[in-house]
Amino acid sequence: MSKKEKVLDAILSQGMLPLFFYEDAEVSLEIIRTMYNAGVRVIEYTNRGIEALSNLYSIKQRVSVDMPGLYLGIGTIKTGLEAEAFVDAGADFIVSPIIDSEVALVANNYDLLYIPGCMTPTEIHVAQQYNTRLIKIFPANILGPAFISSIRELFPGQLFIPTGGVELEAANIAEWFRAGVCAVGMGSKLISRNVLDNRLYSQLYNDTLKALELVQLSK
Ligand SMILES: O=C[C@H](O)COP(=O)(O)O
Repeated sequence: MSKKEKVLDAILSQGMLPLFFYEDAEVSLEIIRTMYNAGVRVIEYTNRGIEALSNLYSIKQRVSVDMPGLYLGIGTIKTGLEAEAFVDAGADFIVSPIIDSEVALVANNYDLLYIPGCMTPTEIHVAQQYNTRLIKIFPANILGPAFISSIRELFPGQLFIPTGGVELEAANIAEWFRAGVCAVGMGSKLISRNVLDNRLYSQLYNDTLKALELVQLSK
């Protein structure tokens, strides 16, 4: 199985993709370790600050030693140059808030999973031209689960992961899965600024267990 397939499998079986960025690399590593200890095996670190590239590089070195079986991707990638830099730094997969042909090309060259962001049926159609297996529906809370129910018959077999505003709540997660998604992206509702700034690792551990459980119940 290629790495691309293994990452996709990991996201599908986990049913949720945690995502975050934090300026401090050591805190970022501890956040990742906390989620790993709760059972998470695939995480998206986001390109939301100037430290993102060096952080990803140093975190990846430690993950390779301390956290076997963890896939660490990079999100908020909008250009081919960014994609190249983060793949060089060790990113296992690439996520975008948009669909970009240069990013798709880089992912293809390295045979890595690319998860582009789409908000309209036309964008989904464009993403499919790049053989995209999994599409991020973004911003998910603006579109809502009804968007997925309305368009999924137009794109048979296409996998969707709504991201943006997904709540750590049984009803919200269940509604997304009922609409037909295969996983949900979870950022600030799981890894809040408060958790990051105040190093609330045990809260994050418990919330991660809760998120994993809610997703399994909803699948
Ligand atoms: O692309 C990622 C989203 O901005 C995450 O949104 P969220 O923090 O509401 O989960």
